[in-house]
Amino acid sequence: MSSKIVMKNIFKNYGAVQALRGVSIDIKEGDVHAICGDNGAGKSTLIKILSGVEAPESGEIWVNDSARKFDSPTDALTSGIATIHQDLAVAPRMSISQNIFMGAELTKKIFGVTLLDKAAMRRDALGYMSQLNKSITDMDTKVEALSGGQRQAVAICRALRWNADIVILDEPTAALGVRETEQVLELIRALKQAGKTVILISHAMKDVVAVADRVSILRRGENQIDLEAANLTADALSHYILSGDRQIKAA
Ligand SMILES: Nc1ncnc2c1ncn2[C@@H]1O[C@H](COP(=O)(O)OP(=O)(O)OP(=O)(O)O)[C@@H](O)[C@H]1O
Repeated sequence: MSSKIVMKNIFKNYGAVQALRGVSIDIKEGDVHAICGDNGAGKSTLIKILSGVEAPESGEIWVNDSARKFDSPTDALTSGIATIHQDLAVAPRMSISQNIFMGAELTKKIFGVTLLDKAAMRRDALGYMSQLNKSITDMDTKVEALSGGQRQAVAICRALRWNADIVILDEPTAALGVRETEQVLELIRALKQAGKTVILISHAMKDVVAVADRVSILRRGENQIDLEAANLTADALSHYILSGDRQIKAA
């Protein structure tokens, strides 16, 4: 499988704190790749660098085999990388389609006057949504009426609308109950089905082993270990994170 994203030897300091000390990561196209690690391991910092929010001191980022330098989140988005933060950044009072097209509304011209093309936005929004969750069909529904899992779907549709083919999900199930968590895991599976590459940051070991293809564990700003997720249990994953073990144990 070809590499979608390669980060090489990334260093990042915050003042005297060395948040990342030579982290490297290879994310294969079409994989759900989880990044795990204890508090302070450097997960958020790595994602901030990949999403153009922070610049590294040194190191390389390659996307689709070309070297990239991100000076802003827009640069990362232009490279096909969309990040969905825990707060989702959805506007509750606005409809699903308004949220999906926020900042990139479709327009039409009638007698030389530019108007919002609400019908086209509704239609396209439904197209994106049907890839993820076929039970959400009314794109005029206000987001405040949706569950946490459904809101996540709206935020992901916005990423699809920007043509992102790499979706970063930062702790997507942290605030959710059991049923909603299952919905989000279904969304992740649907993204993979649609050919997207997914990067999942999570402390929820059960969720990670349920959907991930590979897991990279960071520890104190360094790579600890990379694991295939097939046959990996939540207990084994917790063990690696807690012990700092760098050797792969037989399942
Ligand atoms: N803006 C900042 N200023 C100073 N130190 C920071 C800043 N952001 C992160 N750090 C430090 O960098 C290190 C890595 O933090 P980071 O948030 O990347 O870890 P994490 O793995 O995401 O942790 P968590 O699971 O708790 O979110 C920590 O020691 C943290 O205190």
